Amino acid sequence: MQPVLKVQALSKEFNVRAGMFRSKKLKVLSDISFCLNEGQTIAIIGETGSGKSTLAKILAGAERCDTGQILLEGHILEDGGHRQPNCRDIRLIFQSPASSLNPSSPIGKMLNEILLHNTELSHTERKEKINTTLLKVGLLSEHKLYYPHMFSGGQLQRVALARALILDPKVVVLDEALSALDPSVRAQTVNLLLKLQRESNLSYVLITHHLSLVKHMSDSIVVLDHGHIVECGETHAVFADPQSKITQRLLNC
Ligand SMILES: Nc1ncnc2c1ncn2[C@@H]1O[C@H](COP(=O)(O)OP(=O)(O)OP(=O)(O)O)[C@@H](O)[C@H]1O
Repeated sequence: MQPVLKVQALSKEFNVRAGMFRSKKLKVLSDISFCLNEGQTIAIIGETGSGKSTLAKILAGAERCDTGQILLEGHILEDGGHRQPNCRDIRLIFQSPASSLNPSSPIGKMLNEILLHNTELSHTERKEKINTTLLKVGLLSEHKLYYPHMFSGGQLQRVALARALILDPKVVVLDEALSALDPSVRAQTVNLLLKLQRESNLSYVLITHHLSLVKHMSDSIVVLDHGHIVECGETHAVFADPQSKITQRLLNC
């Protein structure tokens, strides 16, 4: 089976200040490779600063890698920092949806703008698509008239999900997307994500510090330490018999 997402030898460094007039290179990701199959979830875990969010941003196109490749269904999406334009197939959801929503725009308008900029759909088709997407994520079609401040935290994360799903992506990157939710809302959101995955064969890259979520949602795990993969494998196998010291420490905490 061809993986939906293939990451090959990805690396990334940032320029950071090293005194008044000097900068130095900080290597944040080194030689990262993994595959994700359609309809599956891969969890990326690691201590703080290990490079998880940088990887999430590179996958979603919000950052460029320095070297390496990202392939989507066998086609090169990014190669050494050069990315195919207008890719809608990988979408990112992060922890605080409110910070990325325009407070003065009803969410229907925001969703309509995404469709206007990325599709050829007619006015009627866009309205239809907005309604079906809101229903898909457990919101109501009336919610398109609501402003961001009128939603609860859990509902806002559903708005973020609607924004990600409205372009029918193949992969959704969840970067601590469930962390700020209280446990019961988090459980409902997890169930929604799993339902959407079953219905649409979506693939998820799950970045989280919550090991219970990793265990419950993921098929495989990649463990990062200082930008290097120190362990990867099927979730049940890694939990049953973690090989690296870092994984043992992460799973014991
Ligand atoms: N734009 C940037 N410029 C310089 N350094 C950066 C930049 N973004 C991230 N870094 C550095 O890269 C390293 C990895 O950061 P990243 O946010 O990817 O880690 P993380 O594993 O997601 O951490 P956390 O679990 O705390 O969110 C950190 O040392 C961070 O300071």
